[in-house]
Amino acid sequence: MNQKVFVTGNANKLKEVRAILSEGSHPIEVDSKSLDIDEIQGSTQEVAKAKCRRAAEIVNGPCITEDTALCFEALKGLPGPYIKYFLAEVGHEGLNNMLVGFQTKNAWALCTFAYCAGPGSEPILFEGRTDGKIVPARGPPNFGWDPVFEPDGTGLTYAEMPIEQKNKLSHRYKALEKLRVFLQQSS
Ligand SMILES: O=c1nc[nH]c2c1ncn2[C@H]1C[C@H](O)[C@@H](COP(=O)(O)OP(=O)(O)OP(=O)(O)O)O1
Ligand SMILES: [Mg+2]
Repeated sequence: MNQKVFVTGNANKLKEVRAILSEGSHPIEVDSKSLDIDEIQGSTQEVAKAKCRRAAEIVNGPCITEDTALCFEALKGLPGPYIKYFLAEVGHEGLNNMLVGFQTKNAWALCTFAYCAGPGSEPILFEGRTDGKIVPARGPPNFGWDPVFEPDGTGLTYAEMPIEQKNKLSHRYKALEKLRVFLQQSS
């Protein structure tokens, strides 16, 4: 069995990561460390790499981190990696209001896992993207912006879906499938 340290301060992320990686014929177990690591400004890739480098220094060993961005087409990909702060300040309704006056409500959820072999190593990235649109909140407000993101072709927001359904089409699932292949090849 493959054991890895996933560094995150977000319990919901950890729950989904564990559920997704435990599926299939080669389950992967993750240890977790709850650290809130400073996040820089930049592209999603720059933000993801910097966070993972810092996490590897703090844990002084190999580690995995994850960054989630929510990108609005009308805003050329913003809020992107800064969604956490937008969500905290303006809430679900505010995210919808940011798109008033724009025709397109299209958006994509982008998940970037980073793996760093240890302090000083260059992180490797694994990205997953799910396209959809921003809608007025529907479903239980249990996890971040889940109620306002409706993936294409489902008619349901992430929040309205059974977790098994989200975990088969989500940005996180798609990125984890790539990370899974990498971890299996390198173990
Ligand atoms: O599937 C998701 N469905 C809905 N909301 C989500 C999802 N995944 C992340 N989120 C939220 C959490 C945070 O408000 C922001 C990402 O910020 P992000 O820095 O990546 O997460 P975080 O600071 O909570 O945890 P971490 O310690 O791993 O950085 O989007
Ligand atoms: Mg964070």
